[in-house]
Amino acid sequence: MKGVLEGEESVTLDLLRHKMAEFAKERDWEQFHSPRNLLLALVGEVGELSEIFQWKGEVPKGLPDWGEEEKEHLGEELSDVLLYLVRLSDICGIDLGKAALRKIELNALKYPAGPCKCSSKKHKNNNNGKKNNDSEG
Ligand SMILES: Nc1ccn([C@H]2C[C@H](O)[C@@H](COP(=O)(O)OP(=O)(O)OP(=O)(O)O)O2)c(=O)n1
Repeated sequence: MKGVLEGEESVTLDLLRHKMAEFAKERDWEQFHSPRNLLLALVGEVGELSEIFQWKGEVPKGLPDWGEEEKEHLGEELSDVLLYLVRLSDICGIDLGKAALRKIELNALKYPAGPCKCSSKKHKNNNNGKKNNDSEG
């Protein structure tokens, strides 16, 4: 099988969207890729991803103590989550890249860098990032 990693292509959300659409079409699986089915599949994969971290306690960034096989498995489960999310967005007619960029802009307005620096408290009642004691983020 010719893999994408062999080519010069950069990986974009649109490339993944296109490849997932092609994958479903070639198998006549479009009938199964309904919004609800894809959402349930996505949640199932999030569960499989969670299992990898389950009972391990906190792990250091970069996962320095993990073996190659474990990291490869992690990559596979992260990919399943991403691929179902991309496919779900496509089927729902959402441009995920644009929606995510817009959401980052909204997040920045909600949590201005200055007042929110070093505080992970959850935003409450649009107080322009001022610290409050309602909840920890
Ligand atoms: N109806 C389907 C079934 C699978 N896939 C694709 C998207 C996912 O990337 C991957 C999921 O495949 P599996 O359901 O076999 O899940 P896993 O790869 O996690 O295997 P397992 O659940 O056996 O650990 O295949 C898909 O698009 N549509």
